[in-house]
Amino acid sequence: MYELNYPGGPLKGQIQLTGSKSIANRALIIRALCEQDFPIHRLAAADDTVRLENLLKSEEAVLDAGPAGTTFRFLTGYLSRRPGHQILTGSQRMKERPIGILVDALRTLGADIEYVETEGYPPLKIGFSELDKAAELTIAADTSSQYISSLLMLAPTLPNGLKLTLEGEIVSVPYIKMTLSLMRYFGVAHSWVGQTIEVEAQDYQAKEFTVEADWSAASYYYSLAALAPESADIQVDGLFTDSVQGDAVVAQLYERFGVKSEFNETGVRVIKSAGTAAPEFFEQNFVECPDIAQTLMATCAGLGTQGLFTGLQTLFIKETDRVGAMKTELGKLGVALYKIPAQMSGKSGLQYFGQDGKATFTDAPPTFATYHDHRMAMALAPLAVRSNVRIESPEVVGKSYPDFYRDLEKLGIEYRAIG
Ligand SMILES: O=C(O)C1=C[C@@H](OP(=O)(O)O)[C@@H](O)[C@H](O)C1
Ligand SMILES: C=C(OP(=O)(O)O)C(=O)O
Repeated sequence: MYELNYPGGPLKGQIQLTGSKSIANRALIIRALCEQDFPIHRLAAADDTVRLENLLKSEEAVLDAGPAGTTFRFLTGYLSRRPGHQILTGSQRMKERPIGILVDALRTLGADIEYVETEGYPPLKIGFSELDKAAELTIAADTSSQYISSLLMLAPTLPNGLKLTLEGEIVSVPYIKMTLSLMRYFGVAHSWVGQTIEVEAQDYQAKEFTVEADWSAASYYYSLAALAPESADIQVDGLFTDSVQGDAVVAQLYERFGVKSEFNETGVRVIKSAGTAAPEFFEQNFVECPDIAQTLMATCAGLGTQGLFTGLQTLFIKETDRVGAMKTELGKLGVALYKIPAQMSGKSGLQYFGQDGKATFTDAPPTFATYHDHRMAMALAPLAVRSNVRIESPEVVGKSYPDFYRDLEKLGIEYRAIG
């Protein structure tokens, strides 16, 4: 367990932000599907990326994706067309994260995939197929965009390409756009009309590539700035306005908390003046940026800003049930997170969650559990600028951001192992 402590004063410093694991994992799959090799610079240090890189090289009969969702989902597609038989497995939590929608889609194309334990869930036994039984598919888009990204990256390598029709509400749309944007960078064209994306059979073109810094990780610095009791001035290097990441929206969201972004040559200066008042109310739909929902919940809790959140439906099947986990952890600070009954939330058809209260700290620092979820640790850590906090199993951050605590230290936030 770590205890985080901030001695006080203006929050200042500079960090070189870690690379985006979402971008890195797409670049790795595209490179594996490309006839020629190419260099990928600033490949993310994230465990999920290291894992994918190693598994793509592995000849082992059993490939273990651990807790890495994109690694598992992208490999499910990729291995369906790679000669040989492998078992693709993962952590206990991965075995609870659904995969049936992607398996059904791949089976329609001709894939040889069997469930090893429970129907609809990892692990999977994956054999080889040309995937030439169909060139058109309809896929449910309301559960995870990663299934769609997995199919799209494979699409140009299929004998007849792929026409993919997305059914229902499309969740995490910016991640689908990120996939198509990287495919375009590597020479693959597509069309997207209405709910249908079409990719003709074509070759990926090898091209040197540099991974952008991670906007999801940047959210923790915006939260730190918003929560800082005095002023904040944090230079976060590696970030640019022109990003393929949907989570870049974080810069706009934090404007509502009086946190400004000044883009410069090396990245962005995240600034807040002393005496900035916290907003009374913050409402946001997170369906396009699910990974920063926990960050905003923790910010609102620390400032006593009342929250109204929608678009959280995918949070229940991520590294943990993130809504349940945040409810429990914020509850330790006297902050309530609750589902608003449908009849009270109007006729929009959206599920609303409310958050009320301001974090109260006593002399004994709160101990936050992390539920095998990197984002639980990283979202709650910024509360340390208000009062000392303890984080159980702090190493969970390795999934996307192994240097997280060392970077916090550069801003004067100390951490020490206890217990
Ligand atoms: O494609 C990606 O890189 C990701 C897509 C999102 O998942 P869902 O599409 O399952 O919401 C996101 O939460 C995840 O962290 C990364
Ligand atoms: C949901 C996440 O990752 P994945 O689905 O790839 O495990 C995440 O990084 O927040």
